[in-house]
Amino acid sequence: MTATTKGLEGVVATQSSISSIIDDQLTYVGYKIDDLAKNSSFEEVIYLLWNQKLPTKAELEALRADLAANMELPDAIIDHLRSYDLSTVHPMAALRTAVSLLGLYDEEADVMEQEVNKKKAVRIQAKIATIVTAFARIRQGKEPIKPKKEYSYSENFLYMLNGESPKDIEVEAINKALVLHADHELNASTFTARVCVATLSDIYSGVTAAIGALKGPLHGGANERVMKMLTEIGEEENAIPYIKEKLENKEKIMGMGHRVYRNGDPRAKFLREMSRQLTKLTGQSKWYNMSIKIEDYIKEHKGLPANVDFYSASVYHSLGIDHDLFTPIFAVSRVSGWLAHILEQYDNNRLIRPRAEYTGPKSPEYVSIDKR
Ligand SMILES: CC(=O)SCCNC(=O)CCNC(=O)[C@H](O)C(C)(C)COP(=O)(O)OP(=O)(O)OC[C@H]1O[C@@H](n2cnc3c(N)ncnc32)[C@H](O)[C@@H]1OP(=O)(O)O
Ligand SMILES: O=C([O-])CC(=O)C(=O)O
Repeated sequence: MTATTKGLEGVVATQSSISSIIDDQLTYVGYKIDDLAKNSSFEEVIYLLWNQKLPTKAELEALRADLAANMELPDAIIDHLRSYDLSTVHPMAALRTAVSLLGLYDEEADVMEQEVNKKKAVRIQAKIATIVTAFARIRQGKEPIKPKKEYSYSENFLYMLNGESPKDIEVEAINKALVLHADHELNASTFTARVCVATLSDIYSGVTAAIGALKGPLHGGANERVMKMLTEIGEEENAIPYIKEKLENKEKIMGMGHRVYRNGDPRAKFLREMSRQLTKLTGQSKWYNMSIKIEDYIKEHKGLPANVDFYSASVYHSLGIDHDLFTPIFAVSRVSGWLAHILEQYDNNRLIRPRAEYTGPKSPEYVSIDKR
């Protein structure tokens, strides 16, 4: 057996043609994230990840229409969301359960043909936005909003969340955030999805498992905690004393550090700029200024870069989004990557089953229960 590596750092666990990070550059199917963030719609990125090529105009419009047409939820899912204890249930837990439940209402959930799996991918991608927004509205005592067939994915997300036609700047911000979060090689939640479906379990199980992994604070759950931290800091002048104290207590600073990027996350600059613009627009530049101070301090004193979760917090906050919806929004984007990886895994499957190096006691003598 080969030596163990804690956290599987540096271990190459599979081959994939979906995304890669080489020399601190993120690419989707070879296309640079910088080009995609500047030019692409989220639907275009979904198409790219699922088909490994950029769509033509007609292919893009067909996917947009297909997604919009599949966004409505079965009534049973809405009723189920209403049945949760809305004062305590975290939206990520609600999302995990609702996606699992969605599988029960898909007659083809266990059909394993790849063409059928591709159709299920559209259904899941479409409905996940509706689950997040319906849950958000139901817990505010409001009715869920039905999607508009003519809207883009980002427009529908904001429309179903807020119940009004979104402004261009909001659509642009959400679209860019969805593009930037869509895929990231073999991150923890994507790996979870692949491990799950490599047993030839169904696509709903794979996505449900991935949502569970994304929820944790060391992964997607960090963005909500970044905003909690900024709120606790409150004012710019408190930022450095707060961070110093956390570091002295050996606490981690959320949104900082990354397993793969040691020199900087190529997505952070886009979110940083969006944060600057949106916080200025809402008269709340203090969130951006505070974030800059923290980023500079951590870079200088710990050598750690801001990751994708750091500036997404002040971006979503500026859009008026509840803080506990930040990680569900990450899921709405990353599900596109999970689905691409699930389809790729099915295409060339082998059970994923590594070994463990045993460190427990060796050959203890068995003592009968009455003598213990
Ligand atoms: C979308 C995403 O999932 S991006 C990541 C989101 N997660 C976060 O933002 C949570 C905060 N960050 C972290 O916990 C880590 O940086 C991770 C989980 C992202 C990466 O972890 P790893 O590659 O395992 O690094 P690891 O935790 O071993 O840290 C290495 C060293 O840097 C320190 N370090 C890493 N991140 C941080 C941080 N955010 N704050 C303070 N110190 C940190 C560790 O304490 C450790 O120090 P030590 O060697 O003195 O013990
Ligand atoms: O890749 C990782 O380890 C974390 C992740 O999902 C990302 O940065 O988008």
